[in-house]
Amino acid sequence: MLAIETHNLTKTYQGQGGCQGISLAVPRATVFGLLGPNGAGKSTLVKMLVGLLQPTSGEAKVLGKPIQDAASRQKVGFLPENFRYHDWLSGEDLLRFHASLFGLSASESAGRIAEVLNMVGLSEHRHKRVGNYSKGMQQRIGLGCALLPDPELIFLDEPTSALDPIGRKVVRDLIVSLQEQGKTVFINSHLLSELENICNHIAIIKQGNLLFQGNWRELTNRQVQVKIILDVLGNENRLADAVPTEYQVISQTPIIKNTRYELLISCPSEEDIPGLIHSLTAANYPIFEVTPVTDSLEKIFLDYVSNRGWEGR
Ligand SMILES: Nc1ncnc2c1ncn2[C@@H]1O[C@H](COP(=O)(O)OP(=O)(O)OP(=O)(O)O)[C@@H](O)[C@H]1O
Repeated sequence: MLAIETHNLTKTYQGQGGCQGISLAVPRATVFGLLGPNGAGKSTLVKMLVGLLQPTSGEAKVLGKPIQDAASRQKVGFLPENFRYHDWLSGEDLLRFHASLFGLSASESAGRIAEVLNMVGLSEHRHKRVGNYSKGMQQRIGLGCALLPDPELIFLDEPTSALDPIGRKVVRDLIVSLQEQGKTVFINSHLLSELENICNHIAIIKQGNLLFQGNWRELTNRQVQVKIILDVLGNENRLADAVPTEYQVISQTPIIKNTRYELLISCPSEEDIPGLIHSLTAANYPIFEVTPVTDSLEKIFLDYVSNRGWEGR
């Protein structure tokens, strides 16, 4: 069963904006990244999936249940982007209030609140008023609220935007551990370098339309470049003879003239990198460094949203 499944899901505001005809399949136990420029329709899509907006048309299921059915949200956590919580409550009281909304009994919630405070690193600050929390702490207590029901599926809208580098790492590690427990994490973020480290599956939307969904790493494996630092043994002109014809030397840059060079070579696929190294070592070139150069998530994203698409690169 998929974690999220949508068919032609559409929401427009007086016939404009929103998102149109989104058919999405989010596998379970993945960290799924929803990417798109400002105004692409990401929040609109998430709000429909968590029951905050009624679709104009189309269908969607969350954890196997139609989104119109409140039961679909029983095992769902949600951290909205512009959260504003009851700032007169302490962190612990805020969690207690949310636990009651989730229907947890007093005895269930006591243990769970302590666990969640620990997960988001706020145990020490549990008695402080949320209004006196820093922005990063407020984001972490919001994450705590979303984690309370031990969700199978958790929606995080820009979860690290207010966090310092240490807080970002804590949240990253938390997301990875949720996935390892078999949970699905659906993240809406502009921080592509962060997403790159934790998610394989993505969807890209622009102007309300879905441009791509799937495993972005499979795109980068189609064509790979490799950076090699080697000793040219006093004659860089002979080097090309050692490179088989299925590879293409893109650049050859001296680091130390007549001695050490940096080559950038295009390989048909990642699997062909060992063959290239074998050819160079068979020709007796001492190799000091080999670094595969794959496209970043940012490059893939920019290719899609600038209409170049992937195939047309
Ligand atoms: N309540 C609303 N009334 C009218 N138009 C809206 C409303 N909410 C969103 N829109 C429009 O729908 C489109 C998608 O907005 P949405 O907030 O879903 O985008 P987003 O991808 O989440 O943007 P961002 O990255 O800036 O948060 C935009 O054109 C926006 O102006």
